[in-house]
Amino acid sequence: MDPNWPYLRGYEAFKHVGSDVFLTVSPGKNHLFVADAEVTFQITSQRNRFKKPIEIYKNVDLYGKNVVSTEGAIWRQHRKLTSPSFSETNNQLVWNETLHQTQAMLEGWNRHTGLASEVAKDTMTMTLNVISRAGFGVRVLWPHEEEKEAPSDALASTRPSAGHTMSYRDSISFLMEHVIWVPLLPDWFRPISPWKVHRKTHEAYTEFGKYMAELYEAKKSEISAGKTGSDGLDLLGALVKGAGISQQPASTNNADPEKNRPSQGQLLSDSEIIGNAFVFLIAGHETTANALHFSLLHLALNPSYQVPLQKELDDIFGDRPVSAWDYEQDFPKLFGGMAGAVINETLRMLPAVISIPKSTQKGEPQALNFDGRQIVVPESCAIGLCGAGVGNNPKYWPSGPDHGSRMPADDLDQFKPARWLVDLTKVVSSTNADNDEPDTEDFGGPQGPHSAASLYHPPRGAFIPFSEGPRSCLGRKFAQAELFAALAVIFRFYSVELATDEWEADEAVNAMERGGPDRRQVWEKAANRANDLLKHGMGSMITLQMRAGRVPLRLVKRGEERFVFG
Ligand code: HEM
Repeated sequence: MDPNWPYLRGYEAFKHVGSDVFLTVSPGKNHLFVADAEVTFQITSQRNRFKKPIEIYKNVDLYGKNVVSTEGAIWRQHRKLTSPSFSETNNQLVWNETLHQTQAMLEGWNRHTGLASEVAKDTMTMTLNVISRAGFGVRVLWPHEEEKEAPSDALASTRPSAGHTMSYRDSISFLMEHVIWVPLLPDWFRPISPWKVHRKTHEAYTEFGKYMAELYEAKKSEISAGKTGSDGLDLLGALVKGAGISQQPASTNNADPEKNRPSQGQLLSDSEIIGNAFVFLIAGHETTANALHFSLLHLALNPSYQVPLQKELDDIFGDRPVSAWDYEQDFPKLFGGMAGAVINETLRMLPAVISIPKSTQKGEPQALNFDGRQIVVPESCAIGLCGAGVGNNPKYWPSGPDHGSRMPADDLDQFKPARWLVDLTKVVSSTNADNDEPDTEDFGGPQGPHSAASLYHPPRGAFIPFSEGPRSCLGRKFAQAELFAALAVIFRFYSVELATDEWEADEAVNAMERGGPDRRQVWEKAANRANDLLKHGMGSMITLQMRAGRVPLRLVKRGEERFVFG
């Protein structure tokens, strides 16, 4: 079975089997796959019966144990101490940094007359820069920014800081791109490997570890001096503050057993603090970059949705300059309108984690209610909660030509943000509405619903891009603040089009009749390629990405769109 089938086949696989839950049996392991909201909800809300298979998360323990890679009482402790870092103060910092970083990204694109030939790469850089600032307090500059202004902070520079062989920026970006080699190869082999990529990954891993230890020391001093930075507390700062950290220096030696033990009065050890800070990077970087990349792509493929989005941005921001855009005032409006619908629709179709893993334990089969009867999940069974399966299950989504009916889904495979903007009074209540009661225990994390009250409200368990229940994503609001701020900056001033350079030169396109058949033909070639890549060129290593090619885009000033068809 292709491991990418939960995305590539989506709900089709369940339709084929004839059930929204099915079990595959093999000598090695049994697997339960789920595209049913009620079953998903039962599994995600009962974390002691359906545990996270933490053995598959060892790879994220590069610098220390953390909230992603632990279970049971240890996870509770991590969750309790890490969740307060994801505060509204931090979301504000995310918002402000994203406004800055998106403008810088667009400046780079405009240097090439609006051509964004590496959208996937640039959105990765953009989100890495945002998390560097909001996670560690370090502002990273784009190369074209550094040409204009000298970096104010040694860590922002392209040159290595004192005592380092690699710059902070290079170490973090190289490590993020090649992180998979760290757990795959033994420590002793990486530095002597005949392959340069292994040696450089080792260097980036060591160097970034040293940078994190230095940042950690700096945070400890700042916090004991009563400082939190002028524009809000970053995640690492909040972690240090919340974990009652003393002034003992942190060890930079990954093998040092002392750093795995918290000192007196300290609630997490040094390595756990750094391990958590690093896991925020891993969990929050690629996921958010992909969501931005895919929403831009879908909007370029569906330009008719850009018009109401831009109209909404005009209404929200009026003639206020970007520097006056305000998280508290503007975020809720974006969350509840077309921007929210665009992001939700992107995540419904392209969930970053294509199969959220859960499991039953040895000797502990578990019962579940499914379709009015009880089913039993065998012991030691792997479980995959299929986001694209349940996200395309016609039981739960307004679909069909009028977006109001619950009749057979004929458009769930299409990008239609309008399905989130249906007249809520006309939507038949969902089969799973009873599950909407809140969890009784508070496990921390972002407050408020996954989607705005003004948008379509699928039953719990039907929309799971951020998972559900006690182990749902801690960075959901961080990601939403970032995604909405980025979309707002881009579409307030520009439209985004498919670049057609590969098929026709700009001059030739400009000479074609506006809205005419020749222009349409050129656009369709680009659209067919993009749609094909979105359907067949995707794969997941850590998160779902476009792997078989790239789709260049072009930024054009509003009103100067080249591909407008009646
Ligand atoms: C669009 C962006 C994002 C998506 C789609 C996403 C998705 C998810 C999903 C599906 C999970 C559950 C994974 C599992 O159970 O195996 C998760 C957990 C988590 N996410 Fe996110 N995430 C996003 C952004 C972020 C950001 C920006 C951060 C931090 C800055 C973050 C931090 C975390 C953490 C710490 C967990 C583990 C929570 C726990 O186990 O208690 N995520 N995320």
